[in-house]
Amino acid sequence: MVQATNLGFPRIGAQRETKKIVESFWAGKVTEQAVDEAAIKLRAENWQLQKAQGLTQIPSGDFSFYDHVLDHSVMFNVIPQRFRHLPDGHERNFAIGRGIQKPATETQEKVDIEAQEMKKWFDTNYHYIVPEFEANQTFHLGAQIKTLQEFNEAKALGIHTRPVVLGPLSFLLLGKAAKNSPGLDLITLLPKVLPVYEELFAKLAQAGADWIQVDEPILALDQPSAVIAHFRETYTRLTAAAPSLKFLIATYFGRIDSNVSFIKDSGVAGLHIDLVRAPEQLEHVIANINNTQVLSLGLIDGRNIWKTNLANALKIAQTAVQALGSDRVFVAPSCSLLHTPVTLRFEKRLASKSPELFDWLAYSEEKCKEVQALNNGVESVQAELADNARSIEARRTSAHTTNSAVRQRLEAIVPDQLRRRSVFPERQVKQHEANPLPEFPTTTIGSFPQTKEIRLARAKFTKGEINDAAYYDFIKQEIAFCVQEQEKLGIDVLVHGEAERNDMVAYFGERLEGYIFSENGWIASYGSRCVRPPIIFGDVHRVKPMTVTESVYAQSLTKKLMKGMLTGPVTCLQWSFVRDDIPRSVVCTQLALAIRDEVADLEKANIVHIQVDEPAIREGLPLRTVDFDFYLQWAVDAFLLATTGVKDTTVIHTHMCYSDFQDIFQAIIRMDADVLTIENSKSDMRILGAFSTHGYTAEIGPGVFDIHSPRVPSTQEMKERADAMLKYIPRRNLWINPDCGLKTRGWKEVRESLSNMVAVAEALRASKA
Ligand code: MET
Ligand SMILES: [Zn+2]
Repeated sequence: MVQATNLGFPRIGAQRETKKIVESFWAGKVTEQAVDEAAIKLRAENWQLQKAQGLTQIPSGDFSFYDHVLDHSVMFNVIPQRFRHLPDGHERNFAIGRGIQKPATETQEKVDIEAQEMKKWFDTNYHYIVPEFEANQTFHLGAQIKTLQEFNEAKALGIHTRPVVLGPLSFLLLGKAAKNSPGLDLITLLPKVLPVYEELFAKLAQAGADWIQVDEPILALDQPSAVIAHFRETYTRLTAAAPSLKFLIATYFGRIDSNVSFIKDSGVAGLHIDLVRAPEQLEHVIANINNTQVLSLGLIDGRNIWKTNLANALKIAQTAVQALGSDRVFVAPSCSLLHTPVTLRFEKRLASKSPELFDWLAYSEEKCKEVQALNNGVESVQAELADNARSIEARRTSAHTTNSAVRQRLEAIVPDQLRRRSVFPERQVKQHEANPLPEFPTTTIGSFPQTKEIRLARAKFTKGEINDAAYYDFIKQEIAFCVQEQEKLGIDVLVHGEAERNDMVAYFGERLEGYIFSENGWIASYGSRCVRPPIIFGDVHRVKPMTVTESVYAQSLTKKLMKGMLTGPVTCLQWSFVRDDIPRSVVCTQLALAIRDEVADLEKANIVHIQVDEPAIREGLPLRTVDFDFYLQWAVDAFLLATTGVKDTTVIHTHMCYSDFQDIFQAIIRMDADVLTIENSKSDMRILGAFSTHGYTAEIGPGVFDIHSPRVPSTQEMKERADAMLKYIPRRNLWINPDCGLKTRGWKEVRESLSNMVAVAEALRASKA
């Protein structure tokens, strides 16, 4: 019998219960006990729900208040020195995730501990807390063994679960050396961590577990053969130590490729592979497991919101069943459903207003149902399949997903549309002539504080409590205020402040055709923070200008240059749920054409500096280096298509943040922007050296201060940073700006920081080259 399984269920709750209780706890409104009770209730509901959908192997240990990697570190007692004096419990765990600051009291000194680093989880928009290991790291299980507790909790409810554990190689290699242990080779910790895994597995076996899921997502990345040798030894040892347990190694987000080589003789009972991202790998994997091992087929997309084409999935499942026999096949989502919203039950507005589209969707709850339907399908129960086929066909043939004008325009794209008229050095001369700026021009990245008043006005507008005219008047006032403030500060290239934007992608999505918005499509992003990505369901196109009114109004208030502000096509793509019926590159090109039109309209309206933000370009990079070029080709082409339709004198800016630029220098150069502003205040200056060695010659504004912190940087520290930048960047190319937008900050600190920043530029100008 094929098993219907799942790798992980969202932990946020259908009504974001986890976020709410955790944030109440942070605010001191509820006790630790209340937090635990809420979690127990939610876990029970999640297990019951999965059971009700017919799953036969349900995960446990997949819950988390903050991040599952953080939980895993804590379970193994990998707690950085600076947190160790805090008492064991939620407060300490949250402190590791978000840092802790408390003013001094009569009885206690002040507390100020920096959080552990947060990083993007592979190519998703989920962030994990990077484990910090020390050279003399010890590992041991504490009194609270989360995975065991949750297994027992489910058992008490009569639900036999499959505990999920992050595997030792991924745990170590996704981590980093602590500051006090520079150069630590993480793999040398393996002999120390394995006994603790053995102990954990023995306890799970004793509690009655049979299958356990050991996540090793790093198997989807390029790995040197030495690491694969460690995999072989590790799993041979762990499985021998726990003979009653059946190990399922779970990989996801990409293909396992040659990393599969250790599986055969490793003693593991099964392997999970992602057949949504990498359907082509089935045959290769079947050929590389032994004749008792189970193959878990990731056939339901765990990272998107569309219904699965069950007939197609069934064909793949049947191929596997033919090769392996039904006892050796599991069906499952491609990865943990952590990356998909919880349930469609609360999407009332979509259900009533867009029933056609609503019928195409499946969130986590519905995806569990699909797993079961697929399972039934393999067992020749066809009932749900017919219904699914109808829905898939309706989507395929819908008149609403295709727009022939858009398709024709895409067909007609010619290489000239991806090129500026002149090369950068010529443009630079013309630009400086047409619109002179002082040396070291100062600017900001776009957004200014999103105050309570702004959010309130927007909420009222959305609820219909104030009309269009009143809301727009309010926005105009905000723009005027923001322009005035920048003039007072003496900034050179101004922005309108983005008061009208709730979110840099949603704002454009709401103004483009081809997008819809969910009410409850939340997914975890980091900590308690959830995001609700807009949904691209059809051909994207622009019906009318989206930002011109605001930019033109802002320009009318000042003699200084006003920078137009747009979100780039790649970022719109990355931060949306994207239709899966045409290639992502095509969707991206459609977005690029829409932005191109907007750029043209801004230029026509005499906006001569235009910024097209691409903060997400790096995160779209594939997991395997051989796939980089293909992605970068279409992603950079999309940026070029969006930005190159302008005159030589129009200055195109782009902005990137959250990035390791290492892998993408060539791509950044090919983007051919005139000015690049990047997050830099926390990075090593050597990265700037790398920009010039790789041949970057255009203007650049590496951020001189960190906008994530309310701290006001002094002129001196920023000047030191700028001086260091001048070692790598010629004077005429250096801009002075913050790391990113200021929307999460308050006006007081923004004024002070920017005033100090302007002083830096003045000091630089005074010092002759
Ligand atoms: C995440 S990048 C943000 C860029 C945007 N223009 C802003 O300032 O908010
Ligand atoms: Zn940014």
